[in-house]
Amino acid sequence: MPSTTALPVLKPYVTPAQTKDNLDWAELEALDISLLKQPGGKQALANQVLNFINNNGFFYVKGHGLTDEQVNRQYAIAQAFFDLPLEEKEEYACNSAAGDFRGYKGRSTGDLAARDNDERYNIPKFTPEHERPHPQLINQHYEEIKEFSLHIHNKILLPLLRLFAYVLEIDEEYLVQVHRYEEKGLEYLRYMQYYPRSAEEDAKLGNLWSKGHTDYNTLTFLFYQPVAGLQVQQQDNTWKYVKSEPGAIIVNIADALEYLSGGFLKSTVHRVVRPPPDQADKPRLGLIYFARPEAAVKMKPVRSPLLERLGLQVPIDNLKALEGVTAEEWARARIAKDHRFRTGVVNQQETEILGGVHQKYYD
Ligand SMILES: O=C(O)CCC(=O)C(=O)O
Ligand SMILES: [Fe+2]
Repeated sequence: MPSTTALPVLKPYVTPAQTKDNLDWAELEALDISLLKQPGGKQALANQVLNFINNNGFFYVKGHGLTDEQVNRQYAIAQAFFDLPLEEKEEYACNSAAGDFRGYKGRSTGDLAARDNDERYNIPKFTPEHERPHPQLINQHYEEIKEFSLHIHNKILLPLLRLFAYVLEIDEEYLVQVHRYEEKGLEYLRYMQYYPRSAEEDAKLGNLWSKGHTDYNTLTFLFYQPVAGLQVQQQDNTWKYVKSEPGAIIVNIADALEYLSGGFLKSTVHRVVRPPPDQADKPRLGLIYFARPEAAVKMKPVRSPLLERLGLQVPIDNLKALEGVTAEEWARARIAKDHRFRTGVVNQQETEILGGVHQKYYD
């Protein structure tokens, strides 16, 4: 019999309890993507998308095929990763100064601590482009992390992109063709951990754990995390909490998809605030997948019969200015900009990302 090397046992991840606070939750639609396999399912989902997508780029995905057990295993690996000694994590530091988020990002310290209070480990696509050293803990769970990531790309991202293309009345493979897994591109799975601060410290920072922003990728997938804090900006500029529901993934549309879809799919502003009192005293883990277009894809709005009928086809100035910019250039510019603020190279958030194009929002 072949010898089997037993993996070290991971400390089980204990899912935190939902808050008892009565928060002002956003009303979000849930897309059950298992319906795509049933007759009439695609049209039913497309009708649902058409009803909400022009107001709000946040929604739930259900029927995605990942079990709670698989999600909790990823949280257990994330938890074990953040428990590693700081020196070990720092050996895998990302080069965010150059706009490259692969690997570890630590917390800022000293006077800069207020600007950045979370740790991240970004695990890129499992392709030759991204072969790189990882801590032993990650290597030991490599196949499991790969399977989880590939499921998100192939079984969740691609069906959603086909659905959106169907809604836009364009070739159903149009968006899929610019998200080929084997091609170059900085898509990644992120383990994330925020650290609690005292109520006094948080109050000085407006109770913000992460300032209002849009994401710069295609779609962001946020796995079940009942520690409340994520908020989405409404059309009237007010904020509502996004409730994490067991078994559901929270999905948000990000910049690249807004540009590719001619502004129809809205990259939606969100932030993270100090959790309610019954949840504020513990670290908050995050398990997030950031899907991205291939590196060389230009942010050129698609021509869509739907947008033409709606009179939305003419790109707004912002979209026009980005036509020659690749998805990779946009993401790198935003990552490097965040790096400069976080590390104190500049003391004001720079709002211009690339020649003449400004970030939509930042508070
Ligand atoms: O932690 C969260 O719930 C959201 C994180 C987020 O917005 C981000 O990392 O871009
Ligand atoms: Fe975000």
